[in-house]
Order: sequence, then structure tokens, then C-alpha cells
Amino acid sequence: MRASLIQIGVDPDESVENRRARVAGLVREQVGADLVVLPELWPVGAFAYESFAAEAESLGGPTAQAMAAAARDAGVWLHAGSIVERGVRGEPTGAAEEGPLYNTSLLFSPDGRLERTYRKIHRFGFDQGEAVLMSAGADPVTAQLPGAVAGLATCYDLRFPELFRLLVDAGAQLLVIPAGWPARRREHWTLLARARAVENQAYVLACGTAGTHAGVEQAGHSIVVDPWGEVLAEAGPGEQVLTVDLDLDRVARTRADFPALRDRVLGLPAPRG
Ligand SMILES: NC(=O)CCC(=O)C(=O)O
Repeated sequence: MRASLIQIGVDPDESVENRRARVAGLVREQVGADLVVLPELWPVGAFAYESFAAEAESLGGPTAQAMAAAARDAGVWLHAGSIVERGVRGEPTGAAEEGPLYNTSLLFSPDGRLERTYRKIHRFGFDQGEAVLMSAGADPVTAQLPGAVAGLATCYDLRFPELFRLLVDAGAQLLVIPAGWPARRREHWTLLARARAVENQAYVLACGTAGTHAGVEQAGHSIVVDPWGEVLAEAGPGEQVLTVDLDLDRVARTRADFPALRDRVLGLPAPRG
């Protein structure tokens, strides 16, 4: 599988419309890739909280339309990163006001069909920002890609290994993680991406943003890690396309040769203390 991660520069001097068109063009350039991955909330910026409501879209909105067309034109599977999704009015409480916001990832097939959506489960910000503006997703998601099952997660999810174990138990061999990770915690990003790969004996494709928005410098350094924890490719801090060929049989070989996943002991009782 050939995968291309497009580490998009998200800066306030570019309009959302311009960035959407520019990114669609970049996706169209990835002819020959099997899978293209974009970062978290690249239309608006993961930390541009004050713009979330104004830039919220439906699953048939302008970003989804542009990405569906780009996936079709390039003939690629496209994990289009995430958008601020405006959910349906009245969901989930039945209230009459506008629908809730979600941080929702979109996965398109090469014919431009929206195959999967994943609403980010772990919202970032503690008691502010995304954590209060967005509603949490509740459903882990996998998708069958050519030759491998992908497990979907988003940015802050990377810190929660139990989600990845669920994905692996559902068959995931490839963990796809769009992000908008800040530069000041770049060491965590790299460390956690490698940890998730090693402990799950899976490929990790983690695609972040570049640039600075809402005063938060982004880490860049998108990274592809193999099931042994080796870094196959890593971007620098700026906008960049990272293309890498994955040997998908390596997942099964790693799990057979070093069967740590098999040796899990499940259902342990609560610790005695
Ligand atoms: N957008 C995010 O989820 C940011 C996560 C982050 O900054 C961190 O986990 O650190």
C-alpha cells in the first residue's frame, strides 16, 4: 500500500474556501497512492475555537463535497481528516436549538463515496475549547481498505491506549490518526505514535498540521511507524507531503514472530490494595 500524508499548513491569513480548494488540488496530485490522509480540522484549525460554530458543516457540506470529488479524481482512498460537523437538530437531547458540534473524520472510497465517519471520542481542552464546544463521539470505527483494516482515531485520542486495543480487537492493522498537535508537546506526539504502533503491532499513520493558528504553533512532524515501532517516515515542521510504501504482510509477521498481543491476560480482577 502506498500512503500519502498531506501535512497541511493552517494559518489565519488563508481563508477556509481557499484552503479547501488548495487541499483538493493537493489530493488530486496524489494519483498512484492507495490511501491519502489529511489532518484534523484543517479547514478551520483545531485550536480556532471561536470559528467552530461559524465554520460547522454537515456531512454533505462544502468540505465533504470537495473531498469526495478530489478522491474520485485521484482514484484514491481518502481519509479527509476531520471537519466541525453540525449534527442534526434535536440530537441527542431532543432540544429545539441547533444541533451539536462534533469533530468528525471522513473516509472516502476512490469512487467518492463517504464510506465511514468517526466522531472524535476524547475531546481536548479539559474544561474549555473543544471539550465544551463539541459533543463526544461514542463509537469506535474501523474500515476495510485494500489489503488492511484501518482503525480510526483523532489527535487527543492518541493518549488513550484502551481505544486502540478496541480497534485492534476489531481487526485493525493500520491506525490512522489525523491531528492538530501543538509544537510544545511534539515529543509526546512522536513517543505516543511509536508506543501505539509497538503495543498494537500495527502501522501508525499520524498526520498533523503545520503553521500557527489561534496563537498555537503546530508541531508538523507527521509520522509513519511500522508494527515494530520503527519510524518509516517523518515530516519536518512545514507543509509537506509524506509518501511511504507499506508492506501490509508485516503486521501478521510481526504478530506471529513476537506474539505479545496473543499473550494478553484479559479480565483481571481489580487490584488488591
Ligand atoms: N486537537 C487535539 O486533540 C490536541 C491534543 C493535544 O494537544 C495533546 O494531546 O497534547
